[in-house]
Amino acid sequence: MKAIEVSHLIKKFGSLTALNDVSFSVGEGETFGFLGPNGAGKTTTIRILTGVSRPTSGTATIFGHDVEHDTIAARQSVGIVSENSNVYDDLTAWQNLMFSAELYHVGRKEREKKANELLGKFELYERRNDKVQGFSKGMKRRLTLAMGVVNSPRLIFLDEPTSGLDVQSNLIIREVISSLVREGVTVFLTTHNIEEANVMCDRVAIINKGNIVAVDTPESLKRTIRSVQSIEVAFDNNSIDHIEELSRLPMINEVHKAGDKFKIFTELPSEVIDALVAYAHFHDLKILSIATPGPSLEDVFVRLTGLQRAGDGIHAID
Ligand SMILES: Nc1ncnc2c1ncn2[C@@H]1O[C@H](COP(=O)(O)OP(=O)(O)OP(=O)(O)O)[C@@H](O)[C@H]1O
Repeated sequence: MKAIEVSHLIKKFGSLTALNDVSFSVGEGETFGFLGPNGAGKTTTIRILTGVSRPTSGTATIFGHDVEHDTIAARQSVGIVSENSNVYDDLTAWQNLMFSAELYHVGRKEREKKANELLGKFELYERRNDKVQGFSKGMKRRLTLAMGVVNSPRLIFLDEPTSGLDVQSNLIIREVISSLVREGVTVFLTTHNIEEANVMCDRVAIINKGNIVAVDTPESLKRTIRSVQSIEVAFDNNSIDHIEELSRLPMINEVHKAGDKFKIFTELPSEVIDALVAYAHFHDLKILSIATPGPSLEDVFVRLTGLQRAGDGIHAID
């Protein structure tokens, strides 16, 4: 049985179509990434799957239970960790965990055992009796995640689990998610962070403006996009406007600067390498390094969603 089965989901807010005929499924034990820019429909999808919001049309099931008509059963084996911390600042970490466990109807003995185990796992045990108001953002996020899994769910929804966190919290959270996955838990995570999706997910759905534009493994997504093959080249002299000059060469689709290198997109990498050697010779340049790393998941994402690069970030065209 599938952990999640979504079929032809449509969600409208007035005249705005937030989800436009979205279908996908997630197998049990899978780590599934939902990747998309702001406003793509990620949170709307999670809200429908967790029974908080109703779809305009279409269906969704969690372990075979319809989320709209059989909400309690669908919610039973689910943990939810939202981006905005739902911890209570004037309670201690321990009290927050107890409160969350009570909401999930976890029995008293089991509650305490689980809380001790989670506090250790999330490196919060020493601070268990401190009020949360003194916690850093990363500690709060770790506690939120612990609260979301206190009922030992078979499926967890994570909305942007590591956004805005320091490196240490980020690593702890990723490690804890990986250990849940090893225990057989299914993970559905939304993220803007392409690298996070690449390292953590078995499969990734790319969603843009309410439409699923691709669902596949990170590796296949990279392989199938032939037109985003890339070459990275560095020259010993950057006094020439290489972006301008290289863009004029035939067979080159796009050029941008990445640190001290130039990243060139082409469908014909070996021909372009020959052309780069000739270019260097013509301008009396030395090629310091040249590599064909292949498309990154970010390249695929940019291509599929029609987003544009600006500096190191990604920005929507409109
Ligand atoms: N309650 C609501 N009323 C009206 N419009 C809404 C509501 N909730 C979401 N939307 C709109 O639906 C679209 C999808 O929003 P959603 O929050 O699902 O995007 P998202 O992919 O989670 O974005 P982000 O990464 O910024 O959280 C957006 O255009 C948003 O403005």
